Parts: sequence; C-alpha cells; structure tokens
Amino acid sequence: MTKLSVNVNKIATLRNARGGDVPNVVNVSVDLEKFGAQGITIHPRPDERHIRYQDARDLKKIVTTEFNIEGNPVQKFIDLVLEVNPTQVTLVPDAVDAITSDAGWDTIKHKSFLQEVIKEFKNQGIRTSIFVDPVQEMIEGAKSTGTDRIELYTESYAKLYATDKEAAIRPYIDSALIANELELGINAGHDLSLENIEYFKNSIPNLLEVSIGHALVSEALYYGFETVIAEYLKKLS
Ligand SMILES: CC(=O)[C@@H](O)[C@H](O)COP(=O)(O)O
Ligand SMILES: NCC(=O)COP(=O)(O)O
Repeated sequence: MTKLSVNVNKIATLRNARGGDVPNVVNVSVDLEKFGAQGITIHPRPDERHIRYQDARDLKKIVTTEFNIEGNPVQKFIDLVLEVNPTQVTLVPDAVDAITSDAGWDTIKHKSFLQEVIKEFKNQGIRTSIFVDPVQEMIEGAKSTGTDRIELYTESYAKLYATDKEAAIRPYIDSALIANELELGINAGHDLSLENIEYFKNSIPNLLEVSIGHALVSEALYYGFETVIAEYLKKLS
C-alpha cells in the first residue's frame, strides 16, 4: 500500500493572504485525516511565507497519522524538527528564494553534510528521507548518507506525463529498482495529481508514500477534500 500524505502548505498560503486564521491549518488537517489522509506534510521555509514554524508545533499536537516535515536543513530548521519530533523529516535543498522545490540533492557533493544531519535526526528516532532526482548516482549516493528513505522528485514525470508517459516514468522505474536493491525506502512527490498518480503508483515497485499538496488542494476547489482524498486512496490502493 502507498500512503497518502497531504501537504498543507497551500492552506497556509490561503490563510496568510488575509493575515487572519481562515482557513485554520490545524482544523483543516484534522478534517483531512478524518477523510482518510494517512499523513500530513508541511514544508516550512525560512521566510515562513506559507507554513510558519508555530504551525509545526500546533500540528504536532493534533496529527494522529504520520507527520512529515520537509525543508532545507539550515540550523533553524534542524532545531525546529528536533523540537517537534515528527515521524519523518524530508531534507530538500531548496534555495531561500525558490518559489517551490526545484531540484534534488547532489548526494555525492553533500555526502558528509547529509551524513551528519541525518545522524542527528536518527539519533532522536526521527525517520529520514532525502529529496533526489531520479538519477542512479544520486540514489547510490543517498544510500551512503545513511538515510532511511529517498523522496523521488517527480516534477519531470508530471511534466512529461501528458505527452509521453512511458518516457516520463522510465528514469523513476530505474531509480526505484536501484533503491529497492539498496534497501532504501521510496517516497515520491511534487506535482503529482489525480491525473498522473495511478500510472506512477502502478509502475513503481514498493512505493511507500506520496506527498501531494498543490494539485490536491486545486482539485478540492472543485470536488471538495472528502471526494478528492477518496479518489487518491482508490488510485493508491
Ligand atoms: C519537496 C516538495 O516538492 C514539496 O515540499 C514542495 O516544495 C511543496 O512546497 P510548496 O507548497 O511551497 O510548493
Ligand atoms: N513532497 C512533495 C509535497 O509535499 C507536495 O508537493 P506538491 O504536490 O505541492 O507539488
């Protein structure tokens, strides 16, 4: 089974647009779990332009499924994750001014840094995952960092899916086979949607978890969260 973790960054973006507390990120997350979400993901950035560090603390109190915090492990982020103690931390090498995540780790160049940070999280019992492009060397490099899992960065899959889904999935299947052989758990995320998720899930051996935010929230504007989550769960079962 592949778990669905819902990324609630976009709920915070909408809240912040008015400066108040509508929609309330905690209440929405409670409902998402009620509708069947098997995890809640957040990706706080240093400028706190969507999810704020306080949201992470507030969510920790109410998330009953899997709590996944993603981000670039600058000191402030490391301190937050160690304080909040989520189920999983996903390390993403995003620049401070990036609109959204736009690359995976160079796991060779940053090997010793990643080893150090991952060790710190694992010492506290937090499962680790690192965001990587579907490239053989990067998957092999990920193994040497000591991470429990990788998160395959799926933007290129999502982009190419509409015109050539076989070509779109190929590097991801190759990467998954290597990860399986190396006994690395596999998560995936970025621009996954109701349109492209089923083919991805059915093609990737041992896909443990997907985190989905932007498309899921956009789809929910038309169909509502309850319906959309039920649809994802069907496609992921
Ligand atoms: C790692 C990843 O792909 C997601 O966390 C993505 O960065 C979501 O963040 P935004 O909602 O800010 O785009
Ligand atoms: N890790 C990916 C994630 O949390 C959601 O990304 P997106 O669906 O908002 O592109």
